[in-house]
Amino acid sequence: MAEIKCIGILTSGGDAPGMNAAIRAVTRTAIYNGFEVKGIMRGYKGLITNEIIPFKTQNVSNIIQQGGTILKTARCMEFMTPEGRKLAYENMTAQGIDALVVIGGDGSLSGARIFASEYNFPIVGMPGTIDNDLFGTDTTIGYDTALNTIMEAVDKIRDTASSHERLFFIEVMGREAGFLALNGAIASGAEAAIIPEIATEVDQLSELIGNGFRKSKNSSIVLVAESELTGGATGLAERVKNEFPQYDVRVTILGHIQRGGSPSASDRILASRMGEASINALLEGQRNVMIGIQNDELVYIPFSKAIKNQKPINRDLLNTIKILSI
Ligand SMILES: Nc1ncnc2c1ncn2[C@@H]1O[C@H](COP(=O)(O)OP(=O)(O)OP(=O)(O)O)[C@@H](O)[C@H]1O
Ligand SMILES: O=P(O)(O)OC[C@H]1O[C@](O)(CO)[C@@H](O)[C@@H]1O
Ligand SMILES: [Mg+2]
Repeated sequence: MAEIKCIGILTSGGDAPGMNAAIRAVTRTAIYNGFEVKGIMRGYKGLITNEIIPFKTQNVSNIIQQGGTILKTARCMEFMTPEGRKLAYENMTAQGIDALVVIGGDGSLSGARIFASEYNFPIVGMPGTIDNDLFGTDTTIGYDTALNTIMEAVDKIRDTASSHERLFFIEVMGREAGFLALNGAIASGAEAAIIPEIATEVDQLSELIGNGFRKSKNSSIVLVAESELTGGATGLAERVKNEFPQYDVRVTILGHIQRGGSPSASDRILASRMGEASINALLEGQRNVMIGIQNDELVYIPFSKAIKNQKPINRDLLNTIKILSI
């Protein structure tokens, strides 16, 4: 295997708080170990358009506390084609990059996997997404901060929900995964979470209302994971208006507020540890793995496993919400 001298780093897919802490950790660990570092702008798009800049330790000063990503990010359709990836490979090698660290979600790591196998190129991935939908890691970079943002928003909505004695459906992100809804509901003391993972098994709305979810309360907060499977907050509110008109129902869609903000301590620590681990992985000769964390231990997960397996959700937590909201 050719010796690695220069490492390229990029962020891809939706931004996530903690990506900057990850960029900082990768850059500094690489430089500490004698590598050259190049920052690739706008994810895979920057490989295709050749927006690649040398990175020194100063390039990553004063960013650990910043949300977003200083490298910018993008969803790049051209990289989904063999022609786009060929151009990316040619630019990257012309720039002297001989290994890549990719920070992003399941899509970004799917791209990394294909790229690595097409060109026999060393890539290490880091799970950077608020969705927490990567298998093999207990959490992803950005998830904890997004959960905290959700919790703070729901705390505020609860004030008005209880004053007006209303039923609120609050829609949170997560793509096709219910982690943000489920744990956001526990953290904010919501009465229920409606998640895609069980949407085809039970009618969660009927079950909730049928169980008399309002025995002791005049207002309720239900967190809904965005997904066609749940119907989203708007779909559920429509159903309530038709099927249970006794409730005064309102909808809040939290939206992109969930992706912003200064990363929590937990995300900064996770990103810093994973960033260091990504360079250690390359030094150890690891290729085409995602850095994961399991029971506070850093682990290497082959891309194929991280992407292909659906990360299981802890269904017991639904019962926890039910018990704690009587
Ligand atoms: N099958 C694929 N082949 C090649 N590239 C891909 C593939 N899937 C995704 N990508 C690349 O990764 C980019 C990001 O993917 P995606 O939009 O799914 O976000 P993500 O990485 O899952 O992050 P998040 O879900 O947090 O937004 C895509 O725009 C594309 O450039
Ligand atoms: O910002 P965009 O491109 O609209 O993407 C929104 C999606 O990205 C995420 O925020 C991160 O994957 C999802 O939760 C959401 O569905
Ligand atoms: Mg994704």
